[in-house]
Amino acid sequence: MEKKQLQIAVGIIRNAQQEIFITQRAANSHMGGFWEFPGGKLEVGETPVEALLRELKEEIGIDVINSQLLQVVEHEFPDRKITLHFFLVDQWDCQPYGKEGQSSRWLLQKSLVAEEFPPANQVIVDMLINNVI
Ligand SMILES: Nc1nc2c([nH]c(=O)n2[C@@H]2O[C@H](COP(=O)(O)OP(=O)(O)OP(=O)(O)O)[C@@H](O)[C@H]2O)c(=O)[nH]1
Ligand SMILES: [Mg+2]
Repeated sequence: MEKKQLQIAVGIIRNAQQEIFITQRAANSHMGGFWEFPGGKLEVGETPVEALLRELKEEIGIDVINSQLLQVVEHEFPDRKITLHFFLVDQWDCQPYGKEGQSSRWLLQKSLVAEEFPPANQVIVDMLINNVI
């Protein structure tokens, strides 16, 4: 059977104190229990930035005002191939919260722990920890 191919848009939401808002994936989902940057799959006909705006409204209740694409990463799992579009979000309206009941926290970017994120996030998390972005 052909592998599922998924396009994903996620937001690295960073405030003026260099803290990042992260959420925990539901136990029963793919990569359940890992921490993530909020976001999700592109719908048919959607661009990555359109999906980012929709997903961040749905999952954490914010309206993105400013974002920039940082990196596009491909990752292959045994059952799926994903392309992740990582956006830095540095301006938004409303306070982010776990709108779908997911745990969430603000964490200094240098205090992120790469192993707590899915494998496709390793490079970008390392860059955040090392202040490259
Ligand atoms: N949101 C998000 N997904 C990630 C990250 N890293 C990573 O490998 N993924 C993977 O990307 C895929 C898409 O994620 P998702 O479950 O958030 O998609 P979604 O919000 O559209 O969910 P849904 O299918 O419940 O509607 C999953 O296979 C997930 O494991 C990340 O930092 N954030
Ligand atoms: Mg999601």
